[in-house]
Amino acid sequence: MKTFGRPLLTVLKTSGARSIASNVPEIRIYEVGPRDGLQNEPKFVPTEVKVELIHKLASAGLKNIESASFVSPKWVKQMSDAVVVMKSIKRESDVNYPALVPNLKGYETAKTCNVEEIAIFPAGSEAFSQKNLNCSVKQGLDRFREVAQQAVKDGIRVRGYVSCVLGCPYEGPISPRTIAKITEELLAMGCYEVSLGDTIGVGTAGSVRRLMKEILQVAKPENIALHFHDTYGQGLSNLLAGLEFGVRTVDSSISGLGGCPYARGASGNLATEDLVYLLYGLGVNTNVDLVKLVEAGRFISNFLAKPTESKVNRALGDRFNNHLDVVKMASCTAQ
Ligand SMILES: CC(C)(COP(=O)([O-])OP(=O)([O-])OC[C@H]1O[C@@H](n2cnc3c(N)ncnc32)[C@H](O)[C@@H]1OP(=O)([O-])[O-])[C@@H](O)C(=O)NCCC(=O)NCCSC(=O)C[C@@](C)(O)CC(=O)[O-]
Repeated sequence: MKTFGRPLLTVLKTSGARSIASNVPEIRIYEVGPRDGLQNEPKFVPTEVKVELIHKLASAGLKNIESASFVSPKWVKQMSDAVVVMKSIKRESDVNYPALVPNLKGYETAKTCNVEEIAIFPAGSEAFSQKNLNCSVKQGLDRFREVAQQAVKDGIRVRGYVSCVLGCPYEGPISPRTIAKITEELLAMGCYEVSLGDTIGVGTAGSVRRLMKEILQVAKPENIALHFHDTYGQGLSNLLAGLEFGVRTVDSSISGLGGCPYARGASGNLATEDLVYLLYGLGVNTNVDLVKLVEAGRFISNFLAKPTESKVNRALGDRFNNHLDVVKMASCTAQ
């Protein structure tokens, strides 16, 4: 893979990304399984299962786990136990447990749970904004600005999402310029990072490149994250296309769970197991134990009584019980 004439790994190694060990570059994985992964599940997942999943993800080595959503329970019943989830997690000191917040009401509730980071989520399309937030894009931004300003004042980190960055289920293609403008607004209101959401997974490496060129007119790559749904099987190639531009934070969901109840046709996110396997193959340090991750994926898939959407999880079967063996195999396949 060439990037501006250089192999991807060379770009990763020379990009200034922090490394943990032996000069290996680091990618920050932002796990969304307990929130994006579960919010679309039709049957209510008991609070203790959600909490156990979060503990398993932390024990696999994930450091950013979006754990709940303080949206209206009338809109997303699955997330109605957000307070109990957040209060029940045994928090590890080096793990970040952000939560989604749609308005000041949700923010005030989140604060009672001592959240250290919230995520706000305007849309890139008018129609989706109406369906998902019951307001226009501009009204949504105004509402989120109030939340972000209050959070910054309170010393709570704010992450922004933009939904439908590569296409809207109701409007079709969305202009990269529109997404760049919203990204710029989110950064200006205090977001430390903006996650670009391909909510319905229609993007390709080509559309990701076109979007990234526009985004980098208004943002630095270190303030951008990539959030791909894998509806058309493009998640990993889209991710590689984004990494070529220097982005170092990637969202993914355990077992490939995910979807938005208000985005017709949205399916699961890029699976965390598949992402970690790819990164091992690229020699990128993740500090995540893939065997434990696979176990976490099986735990939640078994609970939901559905097959995992992660190809790596399926392929590994019971062949490995030591993550170093998996790392070796992933590294071999990359040569
Ligand atoms: C924004 C609203 C609230 C507007 O919804 P609304 O109906 O316009 O709001 P409202 O202010 O008129 O309130 C309606 C009722 O909800 C209550 N309410 C209002 N707010 C809250 C709150 N925070 N917590 C608890 N309750 C709340 C409020 O008190 C009231 O209760 P009532 O008086 O009727 O008894 C609603 O549209 C909403 O919650 N939307 C969220 C939908 C959602 O969660 N979608 C999925 C997440 S987005 C996503 O997945 C995409 C992403 C981020 O992953 C990126 C990607 O994949 O690309």
